[in-house]
Amino acid sequence: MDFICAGVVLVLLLWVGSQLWALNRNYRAARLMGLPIVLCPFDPDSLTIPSLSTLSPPSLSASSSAPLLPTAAFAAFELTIWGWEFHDKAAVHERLGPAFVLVTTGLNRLICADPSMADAVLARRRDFLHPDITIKAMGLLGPNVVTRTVVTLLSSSPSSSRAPVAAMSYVDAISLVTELLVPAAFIPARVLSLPIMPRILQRLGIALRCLPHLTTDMLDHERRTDSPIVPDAGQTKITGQQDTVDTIMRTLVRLSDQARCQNDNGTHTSPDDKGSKISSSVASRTYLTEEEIAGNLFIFTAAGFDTTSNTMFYAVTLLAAYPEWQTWVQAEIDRVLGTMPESSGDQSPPLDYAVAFPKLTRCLAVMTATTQSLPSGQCAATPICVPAPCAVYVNTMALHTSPSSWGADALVFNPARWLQPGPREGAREVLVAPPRGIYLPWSVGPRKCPGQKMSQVEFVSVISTLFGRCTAEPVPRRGESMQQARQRLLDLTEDSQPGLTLQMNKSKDVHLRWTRR
Ligand code: HEM
Repeated sequence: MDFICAGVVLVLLLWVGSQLWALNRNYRAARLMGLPIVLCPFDPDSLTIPSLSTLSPPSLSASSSAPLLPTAAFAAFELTIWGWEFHDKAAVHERLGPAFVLVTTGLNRLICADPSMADAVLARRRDFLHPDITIKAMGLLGPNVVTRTVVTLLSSSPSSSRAPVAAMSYVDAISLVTELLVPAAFIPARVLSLPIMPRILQRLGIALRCLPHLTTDMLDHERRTDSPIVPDAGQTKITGQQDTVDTIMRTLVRLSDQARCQNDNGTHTSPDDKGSKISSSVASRTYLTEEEIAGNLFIFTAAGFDTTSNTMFYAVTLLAAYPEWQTWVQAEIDRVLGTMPESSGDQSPPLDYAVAFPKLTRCLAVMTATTQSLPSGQCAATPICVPAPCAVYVNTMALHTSPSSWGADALVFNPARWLQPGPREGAREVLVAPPRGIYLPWSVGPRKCPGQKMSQVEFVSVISTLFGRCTAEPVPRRGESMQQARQRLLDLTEDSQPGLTLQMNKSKDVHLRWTRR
């Protein structure tokens, strides 16, 4: 018995010793950076810690009615909770400065809200790489702009026998995979589909098994027919080609097939050349393989869908909570688009994007103000790895809300701060271009979001249509005044948690009444 106890104590001592040794090594490395240091005596990336992150930061803190941790311990622990940046805004940087290092027993974390440092880090894509976990999750369906490497494909996995394709649509499947990206990337589809799994995971399993075939079927359909595809996400009309709908998929397939023909210089290659070719010819070829098309379709749909729709959801909620901003934006919509017919917008001629979009600057300012205070499109901090032992987090939430950059009212939703008078007298207001590094919802440098303009156009078109025709207000609960209902909406937006994108925890409690104008 004594022998067993001694063994347990020895193992424990060895473990504690190894942790202290790692902490000391990382501390010494952090000292070299000359930045403020916060000590965290555990590894926040270990498996047990992320599960703690399901606790909301306020429930752990000393400020809550039943605090689990004393203030000092919470201050260090808080920095390891997933999504802490959203709740903290710029507070930690007000205390510690624009950049500091969280020293852990695993990987140190450099947390940066320094505009020029953020700009420099994001400009060096080759030096600051995404962590392996991101690459694996993003490369779920094939190599793409994010991974830019060859990854193992779902479609080439022996377990992916033909799944029931009709079980769900491509967009539904992508949407589910994006929502549950971590289990999707790390738990095999056949395990997820087991009857003992929760229903949502079983559905995810089906989505994963369907996706390669849904993608292949779409590409086959694309090559077989010239007729327009059933309207779906990401469609645009090509000017001058009557009734021709061009989608990202159609463009990718067409350009890739054209380039493949030129590359092959007459030699026949089946469009179905699988991943085996990727590594051998990747340097010389100028076309995308089937897997790369599939991977890029996935990443564009996943990166573009939630981000934009989420931003719209937050913006609509904020406009319903702030009637003064709603009136402000409606004045512009009425001026630019005229009062829309009462009956049906389907009868009215389509708006000319090139004419309308540049004039709807207030609508765009609503988007910039939303992405400033609620970074609904992206995580509040972007992790990037630098050579061991350090990861860099660009704290966009803090950059967007820093009083030194934005003034004392940095946290106030104020779309007008984003507009300035035009260059000539009487010219329309133009969007403010903030100094480098302080506003990064779409990132900057070589990692900059390729969908920025598309999401802005989508946003302006949806907001101008909705608020041109209707006015939104919250539905008050029993005994609640309109003012209280508006405040409740604002509280709901603040009760959010970043996942892949920021999500309201109680989004189903947002009840709005839409009245025709
Ligand atoms: C409000 C809407 C959006 C926001 C806030 C947003 C934000 C971002 C950010 C911050 C990044 C850089 C991520 C990183 O460095 O890890 C990014 C990348 C990306 N976004 Fe968006 N995005 C939006 C909409 C879209 C749309 C509509 C599309 C597609 C049509 C899209 C496609 C992509 C792709 C493919 C990447 C990866 C680029 C690369 O790594 O080279 N995004 N986005």
